[in-house]
Amino acid sequence: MDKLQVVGGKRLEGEIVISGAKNAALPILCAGLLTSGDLELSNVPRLHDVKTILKLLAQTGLKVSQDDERVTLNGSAITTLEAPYELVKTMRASILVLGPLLARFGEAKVSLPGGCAIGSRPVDQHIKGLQALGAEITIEGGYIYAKCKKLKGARIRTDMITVTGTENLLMAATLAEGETILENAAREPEVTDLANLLVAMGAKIEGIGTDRLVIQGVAELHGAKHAVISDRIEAATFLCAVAATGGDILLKNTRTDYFDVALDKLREIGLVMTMGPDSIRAQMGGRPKPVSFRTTEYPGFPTDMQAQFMAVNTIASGSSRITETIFENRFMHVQEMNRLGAAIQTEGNTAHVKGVDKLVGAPVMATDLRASASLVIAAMAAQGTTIIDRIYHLDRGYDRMEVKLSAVGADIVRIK
Ligand SMILES: CC(=O)N[C@H]1[C@@H](OP(=O)(O)OP(=O)(O)OC[C@H]2O[C@@H](n3ccc(=O)[nH]c3=O)[C@H](O)[C@@H]2O)O[C@H](CO)[C@@H](O)[C@@H]1O
Ligand SMILES: C=C(OP(=O)(O)O)C(=O)O
Repeated sequence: MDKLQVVGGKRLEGEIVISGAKNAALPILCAGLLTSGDLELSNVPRLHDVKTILKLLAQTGLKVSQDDERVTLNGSAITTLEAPYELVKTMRASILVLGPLLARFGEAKVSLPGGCAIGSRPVDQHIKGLQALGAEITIEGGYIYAKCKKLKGARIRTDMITVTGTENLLMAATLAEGETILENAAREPEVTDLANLLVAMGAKIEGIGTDRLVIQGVAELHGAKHAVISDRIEAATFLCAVAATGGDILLKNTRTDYFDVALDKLREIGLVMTMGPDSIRAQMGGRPKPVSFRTTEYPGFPTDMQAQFMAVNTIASGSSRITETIFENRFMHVQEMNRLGAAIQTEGNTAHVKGVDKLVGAPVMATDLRASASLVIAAMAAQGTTIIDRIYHLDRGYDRMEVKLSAVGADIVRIK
């Protein structure tokens, strides 16, 4: 199993090119199931999760051709309407094939994803929404069996804001008969990117970017060309890295208009940022200032950045309070950071972080994707050597993070 060895205390300087967004690429690739035409996608990140979804899509009979960050899909010969447990258990986003398969073929069998390291993560709202569109759904042997003659538009209000739930229902509604209204819809930029792609495929969607999506179903969708938006979470992770280590980096291929309150918090920490049309220059000198926050849906503070900001707070010049409101178990990194000398105590869904003068390297274990990224940041800020185990989590969602970081001066190597 691969590990990362990090020797801390190095200042970061240079350029990093940000990859396409994992959370936009995954639903967009699943949209290939909605059409018999060619979907020509660019800026698709080189991630383990992308490999998994492409494997799953290929199993359905979808034709996949890939040339680095360009992927072309053709759904004219789909024969298998199934997502098996073996693949779904390694990546929850596999549930995103359910809406498209059902809407286009009237049938789907998709494994229930189950819980994961950060929470129980049910998919009841995906099911409730598809039932409202007229699907008959049964659960048996750990699988969702969904059937319908033709989905019919409906007004759906999910109990909570769900990102992949909104995406699944949006994709299903594009081919339903009549009008669907999705209320309480997620507004994440990745949902908007999917909606823009669907419009390019011939879908009729109003309210894109808002919490009320109105979809007029069409008989069929056609092929399209689309560039996946760049990854705001990857970009913000590198900004946290420079905030923790000090330095001067230029992020390229990043947008500046879709960031959430995370950027304001980085300014509060003391990071100086200069925005270009598709770049961010970030400069940091001195010790970070502590920042308190609570995670919420977009445009609030993203849960996918909570761990990385905690890493910066561990060495800040004071105390902070972090409240996680999206997932019930997203503090697994706390004990690992404390192994590096951090002073963090949790109380329910709140972590109290007392900034310490220094962290010291130690062996630690990655428990999930963003926890892994936070340990890389903490290790880069620590004195001495840290070995991070189980970095397969990191490879799910970051494109060669250690290569990008060592190119800007970090001492970080992968140990096979
Ligand atoms: C591939 C992808 O895009 N993943 C992102 C997506 O995950 P994902 O779409 O799985 O997260 P959701 O937005 O659905 O989850 C939000 C909350 O709603 C709950 N819930 C959700 C659906 C449901 O049917 N029932 C239910 O109870 C979840 O357990 C969680 O507590 O949004 C999360 C929240 O921004 C991010 O952390 C993930 O990186
Ligand atoms: C939680 C995440 O992803 P997923 O929903 O794919 O598990 C994440 O990207 O931080």
